[in-house]
Amino acid sequence: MLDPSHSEEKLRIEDLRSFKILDTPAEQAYDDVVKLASYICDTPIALISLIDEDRQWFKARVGLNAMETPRGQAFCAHAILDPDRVMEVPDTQQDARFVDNPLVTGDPGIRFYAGAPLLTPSGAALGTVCVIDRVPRKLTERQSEALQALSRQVVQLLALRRVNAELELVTKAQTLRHQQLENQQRRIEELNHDLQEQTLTDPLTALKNRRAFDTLLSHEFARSLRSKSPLCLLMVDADHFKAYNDAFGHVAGDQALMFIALAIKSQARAYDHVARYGGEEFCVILPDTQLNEALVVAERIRDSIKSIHGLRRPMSASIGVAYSEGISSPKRLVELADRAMYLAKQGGRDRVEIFLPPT
Ligand SMILES: Nc1nc2c(ncn2[C@@H]2O[C@H](COP(=O)(O)OP(=O)(O)OP(=O)(O)O)[C@@H](O)[C@H]2O)c(=O)[nH]1
Repeated sequence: MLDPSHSEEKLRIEDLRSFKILDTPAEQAYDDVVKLASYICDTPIALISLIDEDRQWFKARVGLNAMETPRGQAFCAHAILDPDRVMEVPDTQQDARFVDNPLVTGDPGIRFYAGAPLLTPSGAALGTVCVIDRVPRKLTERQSEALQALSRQVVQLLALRRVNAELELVTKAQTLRHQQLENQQRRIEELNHDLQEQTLTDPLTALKNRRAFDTLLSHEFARSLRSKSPLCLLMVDADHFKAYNDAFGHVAGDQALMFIALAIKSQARAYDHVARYGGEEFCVILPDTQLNEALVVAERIRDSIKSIHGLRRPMSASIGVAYSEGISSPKRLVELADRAMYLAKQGGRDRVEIFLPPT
Protein backbone atom coordinates (compact mmCIF):
# COMPACT_ATOMS: atom_id res chain seq x y z
CA MET A 1 0.00 0.00 0.00
CA LEU A 2 1.16 3.59 -0.65
CA ASP A 3 2.89 5.37 2.21
CA PRO A 4 0.76 8.49 2.94
CA SER A 5 3.93 10.58 3.38
CA HIS A 6 5.09 9.64 -0.14
CA SER A 7 5.05 12.68 -2.41
CA GLU A 8 2.87 10.99 -5.06
CA GLU A 9 0.36 9.99 -2.40
CA LYS A 10 0.39 13.55 -1.07
CA LEU A 11 -0.49 14.84 -4.54
CA ARG A 12 -3.22 12.21 -4.84
CA ILE A 13 -4.76 13.30 -1.53
CA GLU A 14 -4.52 16.94 -2.62
CA ASP A 15 -6.28 16.05 -5.88
CA LEU A 16 -9.01 14.20 -3.97
CA ARG A 17 -9.56 17.07 -1.53
CA SER A 18 -9.73 19.56 -4.40
CA PHE A 19 -13.04 17.98 -5.47
CA LYS A 20 -14.53 18.82 -2.06
CA ILE A 21 -16.57 15.64 -2.22
CA LEU A 22 -15.61 13.98 1.06
CA ASP A 23 -18.38 13.90 3.68
CA THR A 24 -20.93 15.46 1.32
CA PRO A 25 -24.54 14.22 1.42
CA ALA A 26 -25.82 11.48 -0.90
CA GLU A 27 -26.63 12.55 -4.46
CA GLN A 28 -28.92 10.86 -6.96
CA ALA A 29 -26.35 10.76 -9.80
CA TYR A 30 -23.81 8.81 -7.69
CA ASP A 31 -26.52 6.60 -6.16
CA ASP A 32 -27.65 5.69 -9.69
CA VAL A 33 -24.10 4.59 -10.57
CA VAL A 34 -23.89 2.08 -7.69
CA LYS A 35 -27.41 0.80 -8.43
CA LEU A 36 -26.34 0.17 -12.04
CA ALA A 37 -23.05 -1.45 -10.94
CA SER A 38 -24.85 -3.80 -8.57
CA TYR A 39 -27.44 -4.59 -11.27
CA ILE A 40 -24.95 -5.14 -14.10
CA CYS A 41 -22.51 -7.20 -12.02
CA ASP A 42 -25.33 -8.91 -10.13
CA THR A 43 -23.79 -8.36 -6.68
CA PRO A 44 -25.56 -7.51 -3.40
CA ILE A 45 -23.06 -4.74 -2.64
CA ALA A 46 -21.76 -1.88 -4.82
CA LEU A 47 -19.87 1.20 -3.67
CA ILE A 48 -18.20 4.39 -4.80
CA SER A 49 -15.24 4.40 -2.45
CA LEU A 50 -12.84 7.33 -2.08
CA ILE A 51 -9.48 6.64 -0.47
CA ASP A 52 -8.71 9.40 2.00
CA GLU A 53 -5.53 9.69 4.09
CA ASP A 54 -6.56 7.15 6.71
CA ARG A 55 -10.01 5.92 5.68
CA GLN A 56 -12.12 4.91 2.74
CA TRP A 57 -15.31 6.97 2.54
CA PHE A 58 -18.33 5.92 0.49
CA LYS A 59 -19.96 8.58 -1.66
CA ALA A 60 -22.67 6.08 -2.65
CA ARG A 61 -23.49 2.55 -1.55
CA VAL A 62 -25.98 -0.28 -1.92
CA GLY A 63 -26.06 -3.31 0.36
CA LEU A 64 -23.82 -1.79 3.03
CA ASN A 65 -24.65 0.40 6.01
CA ALA A 66 -21.17 1.66 6.92
CA MET A 67 -20.27 5.17 5.68
CA GLU A 68 -16.54 4.50 5.88
CA THR A 69 -13.95 1.97 7.04
CA PRO A 70 -10.31 2.34 8.11
CA ARG A 71 -8.00 2.62 5.11
CA GLY A 72 -5.99 -0.39 6.33
CA GLN A 73 -9.03 -2.65 5.63
CA ALA A 74 -9.89 -1.13 2.27
CA PHE A 75 -9.72 -3.43 -0.77
CA CYS A 76 -9.98 -0.27 -2.88
CA ALA A 77 -6.72 1.03 -1.39
CA HIS A 78 -5.11 -1.91 -3.19
CA ALA A 79 -7.10 -1.37 -6.38
CA ILE A 80 -5.86 2.21 -6.85
CA LEU A 81 -2.23 1.02 -6.94
CA ASP A 82 -2.87 -0.22 -10.49
CA PRO A 83 -5.17 2.54 -11.72
CA ASP A 84 -5.55 1.36 -15.34
CA ARG A 85 -7.33 -1.92 -14.71
CA VAL A 86 -10.09 -3.50 -12.71
CA MET A 87 -8.74 -5.30 -9.66
CA GLU A 88 -10.60 -8.52 -9.09
CA VAL A 89 -10.34 -10.81 -6.07
CA PRO A 90 -12.35 -13.93 -7.02
CA ASP A 91 -12.12 -15.52 -3.57
CA THR A 92 -10.75 -13.73 -0.53
CA GLN A 93 -10.24 -17.08 1.24
CA GLN A 94 -7.66 -17.92 -1.39
CA ASP A 95 -5.88 -14.54 -1.27
CA ALA A 96 -3.17 -14.05 1.33
CA ARG A 97 -3.62 -10.24 1.19
CA PHE A 98 -7.23 -10.42 2.38
CA VAL A 99 -7.85 -13.69 4.17
CA ASP A 100 -7.40 -12.08 7.62
CA ASN A 101 -9.13 -8.80 6.69
CA PRO A 102 -11.87 -7.96 9.26
CA LEU A 103 -14.24 -7.21 6.37
CA VAL A 104 -13.66 -10.81 5.27
CA THR A 105 -13.66 -12.50 8.67
CA GLY A 106 -16.49 -10.32 9.99
CA ASP A 107 -19.25 -8.14 8.56
CA PRO A 108 -20.02 -7.88 5.60
CA GLY A 109 -18.10 -11.15 4.97
CA ILE A 110 -16.50 -10.28 1.63
CA ARG A 111 -15.65 -13.31 -0.57
CA PHE A 112 -15.60 -11.57 -3.94
CA TYR A 113 -14.37 -8.06 -4.81
CA ALA A 114 -13.93 -6.14 -8.09
CA GLY A 115 -12.98 -2.45 -8.19
CA ALA A 116 -12.50 -0.10 -11.18
CA PRO A 117 -10.23 2.82 -10.17
CA LEU A 118 -11.50 6.39 -10.50
CA LEU A 119 -8.69 7.74 -12.62
CA THR A 120 -8.55 11.54 -12.98
CA PRO A 121 -6.91 13.33 -15.96
CA SER A 122 -3.99 14.22 -13.67
CA GLY A 123 -3.27 10.47 -13.34
CA ALA A 124 -4.38 10.14 -9.71
CA ALA A 125 -6.74 7.33 -8.68
CA LEU A 126 -9.13 8.75 -6.11
CA GLY A 127 -10.88 5.48 -5.25
CA THR A 128 -13.05 3.01 -7.11
CA VAL A 129 -16.45 1.96 -8.25
CA CYS A 130 -16.51 -1.53 -6.74
CA VAL A 131 -18.82 -4.50 -6.43
CA ILE A 132 -18.75 -7.07 -3.61
CA ASP A 133 -20.32 -10.45 -3.06
CA ARG A 134 -20.46 -12.88 -0.15
CA VAL A 135 -19.71 -15.85 -2.44
CA PRO A 136 -16.64 -16.47 -4.63
CA ARG A 137 -17.14 -15.57 -8.31
CA LYS A 138 -15.72 -13.79 -11.38
CA LEU A 139 -16.91 -10.92 -13.57
CA THR A 140 -17.50 -11.49 -17.24
CA GLU A 141 -15.43 -9.34 -19.58
CA ARG A 142 -18.53 -7.23 -20.38
CA GLN A 143 -19.27 -6.71 -16.69
CA SER A 144 -15.68 -5.69 -16.09
CA GLU A 145 -15.88 -3.20 -19.01
CA ALA A 146 -19.17 -1.85 -17.71
CA LEU A 147 -17.63 -1.33 -14.28
CA GLN A 148 -14.80 0.68 -15.89
CA ALA A 149 -17.31 2.72 -17.90
CA LEU A 150 -19.22 3.52 -14.70
CA SER A 151 -15.97 4.55 -13.03
CA ARG A 152 -15.28 6.95 -15.93
CA GLN A 153 -18.79 8.37 -15.49
CA VAL A 154 -18.08 9.03 -11.82
CA VAL A 155 -14.85 10.86 -12.75
CA GLN A 156 -16.92 13.00 -15.17
CA LEU A 157 -19.40 13.76 -12.40
CA LEU A 158 -16.55 14.77 -10.11
CA ALA A 159 -14.98 17.01 -12.76
CA LEU A 160 -18.34 18.67 -13.40
CA ARG A 161 -18.77 19.21 -9.70
CA ARG A 162 -15.41 20.95 -9.50
CA VAL A 163 -16.15 23.19 -12.49
CA ASN A 164 -19.50 24.12 -10.94
CA ALA A 165 -17.85 24.88 -7.60
CA GLU A 166 -15.27 27.09 -9.35
CA LEU A 167 -18.00 28.87 -11.30
CA GLU A 168 -19.90 29.41 -8.07
CA LEU A 169 -16.77 30.90 -6.50
CA VAL A 170 -16.24 33.22 -9.48
CA THR A 171 -19.90 34.27 -9.35
CA LYS A 172 -19.67 34.85 -5.60
CA ALA A 173 -16.50 36.92 -6.05
CA GLN A 174 -18.19 38.93 -8.80
CA THR A 175 -21.29 39.51 -6.67
CA LEU A 176 -19.10 40.59 -3.76
CA ARG A 177 -17.12 42.97 -5.98
CA HIS A 178 -20.36 44.34 -7.39
CA GLN A 179 -21.69 44.92 -3.87
CA GLN A 180 -18.43 46.60 -2.84
CA LEU A 181 -18.62 48.91 -5.86
CA GLU A 182 -22.25 49.71 -5.10
CA ASN A 183 -21.38 50.48 -1.47
CA GLN A 184 -18.50 52.70 -2.56
CA GLN A 185 -20.79 54.49 -5.01
CA ARG A 186 -23.42 55.01 -2.29
CA ARG A 187 -20.76 56.31 0.11
CA ILE A 188 -19.47 58.76 -2.53
CA GLU A 189 -23.02 59.95 -3.15
CA GLU A 190 -23.55 60.40 0.61
CA LEU A 191 -20.28 62.30 0.91
CA ASN A 192 -21.21 64.47 -2.07
CA HIS A 193 -24.58 65.14 -0.53
CA ASP A 194 -22.97 66.00 2.85
CA LEU A 195 -20.47 68.24 1.11
CA GLN A 196 -23.22 69.99 -0.80
CA GLU A 197 -25.18 70.42 2.42
CA GLN A 198 -22.09 71.86 4.08
CA THR A 199 -21.64 74.42 1.33
CA LEU A 200 -25.25 75.48 1.79
CA THR A 201 -25.36 75.52 5.59
CA ASP A 202 -24.28 78.20 8.04
CA PRO A 203 -21.93 76.41 10.46
CA LEU A 204 -22.87 78.49 13.52
CA THR A 205 -26.67 78.30 13.37
CA ALA A 206 -27.14 75.29 11.04
CA LEU A 207 -29.56 77.46 9.04
CA LYS A 208 -29.32 77.80 5.27
CA ASN A 209 -26.52 80.23 4.36
CA ARG A 210 -26.58 83.21 2.01
CA ARG A 211 -25.76 81.06 -1.01
CA ALA A 212 -28.60 78.65 -0.32
CA PHE A 213 -30.91 81.60 0.39
CA ASP A 214 -30.20 83.20 -3.00
CA THR A 215 -31.02 79.95 -4.81
CA LEU A 216 -34.13 79.28 -2.74
CA LEU A 217 -35.45 82.80 -3.24
CA SER A 218 -34.95 82.54 -7.02
CA HIS A 219 -36.86 79.24 -7.07
CA GLU A 220 -39.67 80.47 -4.86
CA PHE A 221 -39.95 83.74 -6.78
CA ALA A 222 -40.24 81.89 -10.10
CA ARG A 223 -42.77 79.51 -8.60
CA SER A 224 -44.79 82.40 -7.20
CA LEU A 225 -44.93 83.98 -10.66
CA ARG A 226 -45.96 80.69 -12.26
CA SER A 227 -48.64 79.91 -9.70
CA LYS A 228 -49.71 83.56 -9.35
CA SER A 229 -49.50 83.14 -5.63
CA PRO A 230 -47.57 85.89 -3.79
CA LEU A 231 -44.71 85.33 -1.40
CA CYS A 232 -43.32 87.49 1.38
CA LEU A 233 -39.81 88.07 2.58
CA LEU A 234 -38.80 88.99 6.12
CA MET A 235 -35.46 90.59 6.94
CA VAL A 236 -34.73 90.15 10.67
CA ASP A 237 -31.83 92.16 12.14
CA ALA A 238 -30.79 91.89 15.79
CA ASP A 239 -30.78 95.24 17.58
CA HIS A 240 -27.63 96.69 19.10
CA PHE A 241 -25.77 93.50 18.56
CA LYS A 242 -22.40 95.20 18.56
CA ALA A 243 -23.11 96.43 22.06
CA TYR A 244 -24.04 92.90 23.15
CA ASN A 245 -20.78 91.57 21.71
CA ASP A 246 -18.80 94.36 23.32
CA ALA A 247 -20.43 93.79 26.70
CA PHE A 248 -20.32 89.99 26.89
CA GLY A 249 -17.76 88.90 24.34
CA HIS A 250 -17.83 87.25 20.96
CA VAL A 251 -18.60 83.76 22.31
CA ALA A 252 -21.71 85.05 24.10
CA GLY A 253 -22.58 86.86 20.86
CA ASP A 254 -22.32 83.58 18.93
CA GLN A 255 -24.57 81.90 21.46
CA ALA A 256 -27.12 84.71 21.11
CA LEU A 257 -27.12 84.23 17.32
CA MET A 258 -27.87 80.53 17.80
CA PHE A 259 -30.77 81.37 20.13
CA ILE A 260 -32.13 83.92 17.65
CA ALA A 261 -31.92 81.33 14.86
CA LEU A 262 -33.93 78.87 16.97
CA ALA A 263 -36.47 81.53 17.91
CA ILE A 264 -37.07 82.39 14.24
CA LYS A 265 -37.25 78.72 13.24
CA SER A 266 -39.78 78.05 15.96
CA GLN A 267 -42.23 80.46 14.30
CA ALA A 268 -41.71 79.27 10.71
CA ARG A 269 -43.93 76.76 8.92
CA ALA A 270 -42.47 73.59 7.45
CA TYR A 271 -42.37 75.05 3.94
CA ASP A 272 -40.91 78.43 4.93
CA HIS A 273 -37.16 78.91 4.47
CA VAL A 274 -35.09 80.47 7.26
CA ALA A 275 -31.56 81.57 6.38
CA ARG A 276 -28.71 83.48 7.93
CA TYR A 277 -28.25 86.34 5.51
CA GLY A 278 -25.03 87.58 7.11
CA GLY A 279 -23.68 88.74 10.50
CA GLU A 280 -26.65 89.31 12.78
CA GLU A 281 -29.11 89.42 9.91
CA PHE A 282 -31.62 86.66 9.05
CA CYS A 283 -34.11 86.19 6.21
CA VAL A 284 -37.34 84.24 6.10
CA ILE A 285 -38.98 83.33 2.80
CA LEU A 286 -42.72 82.79 3.22
CA PRO A 287 -44.11 81.11 0.09
CA ASP A 288 -47.83 81.36 -0.70
CA THR A 289 -48.30 84.14 1.82
CA GLN A 290 -50.38 87.30 1.81
CA LEU A 291 -49.00 90.48 3.37
CA ASN A 292 -51.31 90.39 6.40
CA GLU A 293 -50.27 86.79 7.13
CA ALA A 294 -46.58 87.75 6.82
CA LEU A 295 -47.08 90.57 9.31
CA VAL A 296 -48.52 88.09 11.82
CA VAL A 297 -45.50 85.77 11.40
CA ALA A 298 -43.11 88.74 11.70
CA GLU A 299 -44.75 89.85 14.96
CA ARG A 300 -44.53 86.33 16.33
CA ILE A 301 -40.82 86.21 15.47
CA ARG A 302 -40.25 89.58 17.12
CA ASP A 303 -42.01 88.32 20.26
CA SER A 304 -40.14 85.04 20.35
CA ILE A 305 -36.75 86.82 20.05
CA LYS A 306 -37.72 89.09 22.95
CA SER A 307 -38.68 86.09 25.05
CA ILE A 308 -35.44 84.11 24.55
CA HIS A 309 -34.23 82.69 27.88
CA GLY A 310 -30.58 82.23 28.58
CA LEU A 311 -29.28 85.50 27.12
CA ARG A 312 -27.07 87.81 29.16
CA ARG A 313 -29.63 90.53 28.56
CA PRO A 314 -32.88 90.58 26.57
CA MET A 315 -32.53 90.93 22.82
CA SER A 316 -34.86 92.50 20.28
CA ALA A 317 -34.93 92.63 16.50
CA SER A 318 -36.09 94.97 13.78
CA ILE A 319 -38.00 93.22 11.02
CA GLY A 320 -38.64 94.42 7.49
CA VAL A 321 -41.40 92.83 5.41
CA ALA A 322 -41.59 92.82 1.59
CA TYR A 323 -44.42 91.55 -0.57
CA SER A 324 -43.83 90.09 -4.03
CA GLU A 325 -46.92 91.37 -5.84
CA GLY A 326 -45.90 93.72 -8.65
CA ILE A 327 -42.21 93.10 -7.95
CA SER A 328 -40.00 92.26 -10.92
CA SER A 329 -37.16 90.25 -9.40
CA PRO A 330 -35.96 88.48 -6.25
CA LYS A 331 -33.18 91.07 -5.96
CA ARG A 332 -35.77 93.86 -5.83
CA LEU A 333 -37.69 91.95 -3.14
CA VAL A 334 -34.55 91.78 -0.98
CA GLU A 335 -33.96 95.51 -1.47
CA LEU A 336 -37.51 96.24 -0.31
CA ALA A 337 -37.21 94.00 2.75
CA ASP A 338 -33.90 95.69 3.56
CA ARG A 339 -35.45 99.14 3.27
CA ALA A 340 -38.35 98.08 5.44
CA MET A 341 -35.89 96.77 8.05
CA TYR A 342 -34.09 100.16 8.04
CA LEU A 343 -37.43 101.85 8.53
CA ALA A 344 -37.88 99.67 11.62
CA LYS A 345 -34.42 100.65 12.88
CA GLN A 346 -35.15 104.30 12.24
CA GLY A 347 -38.52 104.00 13.94
CA GLY A 348 -36.85 102.99 17.20
CA ARG A 349 -36.05 99.26 16.64
CA ASP A 350 -37.92 96.27 18.12
CA ARG A 351 -40.65 96.65 15.52
CA VAL A 352 -42.00 95.35 12.21
CA GLU A 353 -42.19 97.59 9.13
CA ILE A 354 -43.31 97.19 5.53
CA PHE A 355 -41.86 99.01 2.59
CA LEU A 356 -44.27 99.13 -0.30
CA PRO A 357 -42.83 100.54 -3.51
CA PRO A 358 -44.57 103.62 -4.91
CA THR A 359 -47.11 102.53 -7.53
N1 LIG B 1 -20.49 87.16 17.98
C1 LIG B 1 -20.71 87.39 16.68
N2 LIG B 1 -20.86 88.65 16.27
C2 LIG B 1 -21.09 88.91 14.97
C3 LIG B 1 -21.16 87.89 14.03
N3 LIG B 1 -21.39 88.44 12.81
C4 LIG B 1 -21.50 89.76 12.99
N4 LIG B 1 -21.31 90.04 14.29
C5 LIG B 1 -21.29 91.33 14.93
O1 LIG B 1 -22.57 91.95 14.84
C6 LIG B 1 -22.36 93.35 15.03
C7 LIG B 1 -23.26 94.12 14.11
O2 LIG B 1 -23.08 95.46 14.42
P1 LIG B 1 -23.85 96.64 13.69
O3 LIG B 1 -23.89 96.35 12.22
O4 LIG B 1 -23.18 97.90 14.12
O5 LIG B 1 -25.28 96.58 14.19
P2 LIG B 1 -25.92 96.59 15.64
O6 LIG B 1 -24.89 96.77 16.68
O7 LIG B 1 -26.73 95.37 15.79
O8 LIG B 1 -26.80 97.82 15.59
P3 LIG B 1 -28.20 97.96 14.88
O9 LIG B 1 -28.26 96.94 13.82
O10 LIG B 1 -28.17 99.35 14.31
O11 LIG B 1 -29.22 97.80 15.93
C8 LIG B 1 -20.87 93.58 14.75
O12 LIG B 1 -20.23 93.92 15.95
C9 LIG B 1 -20.36 92.27 14.25
O13 LIG B 1 -19.02 92.06 14.65
C10 LIG B 1 -20.94 86.56 14.50
O14 LIG B 1 -20.97 85.57 13.74
N5 LIG B 1 -20.73 86.36 15.82
